[in-house]
Amino acid sequence: MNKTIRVAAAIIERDGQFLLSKRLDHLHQGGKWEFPGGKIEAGETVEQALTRELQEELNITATSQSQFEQLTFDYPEKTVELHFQWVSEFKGEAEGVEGQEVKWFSKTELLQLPFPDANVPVLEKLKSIE
Ligand SMILES: Nc1nc2c([nH]c(=O)n2[C@H]2C[C@H](O)[C@@H](COP(=O)(O)OP(=O)(O)OP(=O)(O)O)O2)c(=O)[nH]1
Ligand SMILES: [Mg+2]
Repeated sequence: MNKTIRVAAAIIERDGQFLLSKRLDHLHQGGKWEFPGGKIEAGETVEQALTRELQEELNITATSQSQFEQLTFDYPEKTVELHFQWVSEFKGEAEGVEGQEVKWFSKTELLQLPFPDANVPVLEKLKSIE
């Protein structure tokens, strides 16, 4: 049976712009843009995991987050349970701590980018709001 990993990912929005990271080439789904985040560790809540990941990957402190969408997707090599959180406030200046590209995009730009296959429903939901 496929291994399931639980992941917390952030939809970081400020003034209609969205902050994305590019997954490093050697990673699963490498070279694609992502909503920043990562694996939820044992004993962590989604919120705690996301706060930790944003600190580790972008050096920012999320100060406000709420549930946006949850989904499960089967990749050939693993199953991911994705928890997308809407982050409307954070402290600090975002930088790619792990050497990844980090960039702000308008929603129109974002919707043209390559994302991991699992992201289709969350992108559809994003498209339908506002
Ligand atoms: N962060 C993030 N991961 C996503 C998205 N869509 C998607 O399918 N994923 C998948 C790719 C990976 O298989 C998994 C995230 O795991 P990861 O390996 O990047 O986790 P991590 O940041 O904790 O990194 P590490 O423990 O391997 O160092 O979720 C997304 O929008 N954002
Ligand atoms: Mg990550």
